[in-house]
Amino acid sequence: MTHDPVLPGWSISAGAAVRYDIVFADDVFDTVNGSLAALSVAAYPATTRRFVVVDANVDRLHGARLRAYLDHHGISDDPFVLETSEETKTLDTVVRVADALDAHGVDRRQPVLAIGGGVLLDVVGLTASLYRRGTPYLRVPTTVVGLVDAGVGAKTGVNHGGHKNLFGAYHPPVAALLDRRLLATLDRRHVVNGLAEILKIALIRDRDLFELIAARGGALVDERLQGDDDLEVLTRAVGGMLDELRDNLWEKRLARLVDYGHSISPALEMKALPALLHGEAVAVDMALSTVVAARRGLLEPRDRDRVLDVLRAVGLPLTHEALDSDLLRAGLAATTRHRGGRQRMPLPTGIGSARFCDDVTEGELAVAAKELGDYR
Ligand SMILES: NC(=O)c1ccc[n+]([C@@H]2O[C@H](COP(=O)([O-])OP(=O)(O)OC[C@H]3O[C@@H](n4cnc5c(N)ncnc54)[C@H](O)[C@@H]3O)[C@@H](O)[C@H]2O)c1
Ligand SMILES: O=C(CO)[C@@H](O)[C@H](O)[C@H](O)[C@H](O)COP(=O)(O)O
Ligand SMILES: [Zn+2]
Repeated sequence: MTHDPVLPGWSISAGAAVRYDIVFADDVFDTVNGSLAALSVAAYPATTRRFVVVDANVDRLHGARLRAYLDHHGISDDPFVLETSEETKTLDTVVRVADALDAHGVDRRQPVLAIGGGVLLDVVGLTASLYRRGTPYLRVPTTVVGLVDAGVGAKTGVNHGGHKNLFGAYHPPVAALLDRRLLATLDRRHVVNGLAEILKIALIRDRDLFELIAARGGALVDERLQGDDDLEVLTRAVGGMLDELRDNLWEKRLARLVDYGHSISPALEMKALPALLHGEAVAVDMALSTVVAARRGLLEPRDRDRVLDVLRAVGLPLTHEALDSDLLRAGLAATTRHRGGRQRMPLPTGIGSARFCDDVTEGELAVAAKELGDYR
């Protein structure tokens, strides 16, 4: 510490060790499955009452079994049902949830149960980080994005002022239960949307995962990842994401391979709202990066074509009408600012590997966007 030696001063340091459990569960709302109850009570044995926030569509489809489960295990009163969308992923919704927590008399050691997709998990996670300066919560992700990404990391956040995730906090859960059965009711488009985040992991570090998806193709979507081999797709995606996060959870290093597909996509997603889902924007960004990498000689043309063909085969977009030079320029500038003044843009060097570049130009991206518009 440097300070005026004549004046008093102190240095304080306190570890903030964190540990949270991520476990796959089979039929988490089956009353005989004690996982959710056990993890919830283990976190706060003082009472078994819990404040539950559940996504409105999830409540419509799974609410009867959820309520029977909560009643059977005496976990909670009636769940708080939250309509979710990217447009309502805002501070206003955080305040609404916090007011409900307060009205329910939740104290800061009583874990909240968050049951929904990435939007609900981001909103409830941020609310939990703010409510009484930090309240524990458990996640039950119910979408592909939730199971492989939003449900397993430390990040929470909401959009503001046209910026994606401008407000947020690192607030990992006490635990996350990943039940792929819940995906069986997911709309086809949202399954495809989640495959973008799985392909992100495959393309930066796991060629075998890419080949698994390539081999299953559209059947993976038709069967909502319920196939015998599909658990491996999910476990490789989760394991790969956690390997990327575990030693940089607070993002002290801003060069992050999991930022692949997330350089232009935040600006694109916000500009195209509500037409483009998060994963769809990520897919467009990955397609752009793939073409830029091939044009730079970092990626073989045959691998470029394989990546684009698999993105398309599972139903993901390669481009979007909102991609224009203004957006490319604004997106590059916003991302460079977000990453400490350097682009740190992951570009693929093969299927399963990537490197960081700081010098990708708006012109390169514009040429890549044109090439993608003409792609077979
Ligand atoms: N915190 C993170 O690290 C992180 C990581 C990746 C993405 N995200 C965020 O996640 C969000 C996208 O998440 P998403 O793709 O899950 O979208 P989402 O939460 O909007 O859910 C998609 C739709 O599916 C419905 N739904 C949810 N579960 C269902 C089920 N089991 N059956 C039927 N319908 C169901 C929802 O009501 C919604 O209409 C974005 O805001 C993105 O920024 C966060
Ligand atoms: O979308 C997200 C997190 O929001 C993840 O899928 C992704 O891997 C990375 O965490 C993002 O690249 C980081 O973006 P941001 O949340 O910091 O804006
Ligand atoms: Zn993402």
